[in-house]
Amino acid sequence: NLQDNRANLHPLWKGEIDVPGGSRQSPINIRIRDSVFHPQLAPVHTQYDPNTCLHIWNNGYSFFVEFDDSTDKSIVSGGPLENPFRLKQFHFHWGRNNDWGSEHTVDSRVFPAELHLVHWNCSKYRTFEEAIMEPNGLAVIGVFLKIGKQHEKLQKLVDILPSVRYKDALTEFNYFDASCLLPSCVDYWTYSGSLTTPPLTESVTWIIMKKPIEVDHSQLAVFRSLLFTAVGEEEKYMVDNFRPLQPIMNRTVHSSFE
Ligand SMILES: CC(C)NC[C@H](O)COc1ccc(S(N)(=O)=O)cc1
Ligand SMILES: [Zn+2]
Repeated sequence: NLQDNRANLHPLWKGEIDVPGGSRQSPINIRIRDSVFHPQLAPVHTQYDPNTCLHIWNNGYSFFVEFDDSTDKSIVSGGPLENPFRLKQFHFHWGRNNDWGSEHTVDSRVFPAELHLVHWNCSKYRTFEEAIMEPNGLAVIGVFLKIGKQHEKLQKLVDILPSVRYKDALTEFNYFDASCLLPSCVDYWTYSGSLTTPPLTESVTWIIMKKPIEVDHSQLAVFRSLLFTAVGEEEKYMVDNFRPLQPIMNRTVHSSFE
């Protein structure tokens, strides 16, 4: 009915956001009691070289910190992954207020924001652009953000955000250690899913960390000062840049912990 159709016409993308025939779309609600403990799921191991950090840019969906992925200097391995994946970029999704903003939910609990560390399968494919079209092309680590004490290492990033306020703005940003954005607890859930923005391809092994990291409300407030719009366009604040929950279909979420 109209209500359902409206639910599918996302303000950000205007068009339909359900990929017809999609069987492994993201994000999803993680129901803890339905997740299956896999004792063979080792901790995820990240090895990030802060010198591979290149720049930060606003692409009109989120702000991205991009990395030099021409070598194996910044990689993720272990966990559900059969081989190392290279870090390409990280970005966030957040709400217009602290009551919502994350893409994934846990037992229907929404967080005010969610970090995505995006890696591609450099053992099987030559580039990120090629990998996003393949079923086992990407590994994205999702980290929930909750409001609490200030995240000191994040502040370096927050301070530079005003320089990428507008869509298509790009700023030099080097020497940032992305591992400071990971929680100390190694527990995670993992499942097969998709990109949550176009092209929405079903190419992602999702690794969702159980524990959130803490940021303070003023740090998130700066995220909300960014714009979806380019210079000269009518200003639209970059908020609520998350995709609605997608059906689990016949997928199982595995946990690395009991
Ligand atoms: C088509 C190519 C060139 N551009 C694709 C674009 O970078 C999209 O990349 C991504 C990468 C990650 C995600 S998420 N939110 O699922 O982690 C979404 C889109
Ligand atoms: Zn994302």
